[in-house]
Amino acid sequence: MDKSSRLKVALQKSGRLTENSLDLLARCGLKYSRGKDQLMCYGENMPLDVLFVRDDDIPDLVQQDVCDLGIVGLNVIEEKRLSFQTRGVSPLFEQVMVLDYGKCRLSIAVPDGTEYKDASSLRGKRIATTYPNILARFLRERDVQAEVVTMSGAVEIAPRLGRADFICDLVSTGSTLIANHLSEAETVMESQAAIISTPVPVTMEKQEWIHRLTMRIDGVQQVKESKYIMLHAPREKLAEIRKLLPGSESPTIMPLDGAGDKVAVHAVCRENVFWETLEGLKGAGASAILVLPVEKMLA
Ligand SMILES: Nc1ncnc2c1ncn2[C@@H]1O[C@H](COP(=O)(O)OP(=O)(O)OP(=O)(O)O)[C@@H](O)[C@H]1O
Ligand SMILES: O=P(O)(O)OC[C@H]1O[C@H](OP(=O)(O)OP(=O)(O)O)[C@H](O)[C@@H]1O
Ligand SMILES: [Mg+2]
Repeated sequence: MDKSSRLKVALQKSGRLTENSLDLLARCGLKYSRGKDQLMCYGENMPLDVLFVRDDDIPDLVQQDVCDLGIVGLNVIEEKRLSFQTRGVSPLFEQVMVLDYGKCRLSIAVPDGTEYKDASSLRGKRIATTYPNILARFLRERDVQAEVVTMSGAVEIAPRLGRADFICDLVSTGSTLIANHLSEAETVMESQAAIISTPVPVTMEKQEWIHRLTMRIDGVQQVKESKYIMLHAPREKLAEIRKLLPGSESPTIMPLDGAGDKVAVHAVCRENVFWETLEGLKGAGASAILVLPVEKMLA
């Protein structure tokens, strides 16, 4: 197979999305070897190579067709989209699907003790951010004039350095804000990882692999939380027990040999199964309850 027919996928080299993205590709069946500091690795069993880059560069690499696919946060995708628009370039990369990791939000945060009512509190103030285009749109939509101070990182320190009054940065648990004596005031945008694809038509062969990969990713995401539950139950308790099975479709009900009116219930639950659920099932009359992980699923 010649090199140009191999899919090129851009991933973050080292950061919040790296481990989850590599894990996702591995769960999709990709075998690869990656040396420390290696910027590219070859898929050994799929025509797919991974390039490791700064996350901010991923939309450009995909837009310019250097890579066929990229995995990056919606926050970076949106910032790039708006920056392309500002420069009069149409953003042509396409969002293929969102992924279930990298969940965070872009928020306005204020130094502890500072009053914040709504966006009007930002009027005439300086706001430090790595996302100037998203912030500018947020301010424009609320008719607020403020100064956007663009920084490439360590935004949380800007108020202490006297460079800004407020910040607009990514938050997940909020511990970085707390450590920097800041409080979250308002969400500007919710984010999570997503896959984008090149705007340039790809060969049939590549298209076929993109399709297979997205189907597998779909399957991987579905099984992550899914569990296979097996239990025994008195037939008259079936309706109550079915109600307690989290996110399950039609369960399989089988008679139990020599066990009177007891049946075996097998069901795929598409939500996590907690101890509380098992206790509820037992309370409703279920016994011999087994919960197994689901490894692969193809709808
Ligand atoms: N605390 C968080 N929890 C979950 N996801 C996050 C968190 N912080 C950031 N992210 C998501 O992960 C992406 C990468 O975050 P990271 O902090 O590793 O980026 P970075 O410092 O810009 O890295 P790079 O060196 O690649 O430019 C963010 O753009 C966002 O989508
Ligand atoms: O609300 P929290 O759970 O504290 O997460 C938020 C922090 O996470 C990200 O940075 P990261 O830790 O990835 O490192 P970076 O600043 O070097 O990019 C983000 O830029 C925030 O600083
Ligand atoms: Mg970055």
